[in-house]
Amino acid sequence: MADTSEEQKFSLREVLDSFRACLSENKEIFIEDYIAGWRGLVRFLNSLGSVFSFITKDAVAKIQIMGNHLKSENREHYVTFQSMVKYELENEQVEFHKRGNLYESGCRTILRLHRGLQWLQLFLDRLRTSTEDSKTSVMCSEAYNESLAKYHPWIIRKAAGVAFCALPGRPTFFEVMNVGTPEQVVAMLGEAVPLIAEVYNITEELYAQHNMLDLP
Ligand SMILES: CCCCCCCCCCCCC/C=C/[C@@H](O)[C@H](COP(=O)(O)O)NC(=O)CCCCCCCCCCCCCCC
Repeated sequence: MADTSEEQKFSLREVLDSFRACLSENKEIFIEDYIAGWRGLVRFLNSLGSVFSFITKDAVAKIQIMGNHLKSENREHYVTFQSMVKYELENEQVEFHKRGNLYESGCRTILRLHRGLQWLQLFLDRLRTSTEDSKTSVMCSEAYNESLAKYHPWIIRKAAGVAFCALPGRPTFFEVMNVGTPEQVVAMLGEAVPLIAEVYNITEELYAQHNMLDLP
């Protein structure tokens, strides 16, 4: 009998494959693969316990919004970030000043995940260069303070800080990544960090070009 829990098990390799697949030859970003990468990350966070559910809930909501765009009658425009930006701007689907009815626009939704990706890049890089006695909670909060925290109100920052203290230690963390020995994990992180940085930088540039880095 197939073991479904096994099938659903997180593997950093899988997440990495999705983020690799999301990059097209001419440096566009495929939404479907990017979202698949996020689904994998959420699975990872879920496997760490329910303290993180307020984080996964928000990520899942955003993944769902993008899933709806991918299935909508306008799906032909939601192939890459570039085609989405063009379509939503041309059709006035993006709010620049105040959050209103268009709050489910693809552009603002991806921007939230994009900021999360910066956290991931910083965190994985710390993990890659960490030593056996490094604390995951410290690495996580440092990465958070350098990225997402700037966009979050006090109450969310506080809740995030509490959740970080519940993170398992480095050995468990490495195990849950499901990659192999610590050396193999570090090697894979060495692949993951530049890849995630590339996806991040392309998105950042695209959003900067269109003055969309502060969408409400
Ligand atoms: C492994 C530890 C994971 C720690 C994750 C660090 C990120 C902490 C983020 C706290 C977010 C709290 C939830 C609420 C967020 C929203 O208010 C806020 C604004 O949304 P709105 O403009 O629609 O209102 N949303 C966001 O900023 C989006 C944040 C999405 C972050 C998701 C981070 C998931 C990280 C996945 C971890 C996987 C680790 C993998 C390691 C191999």
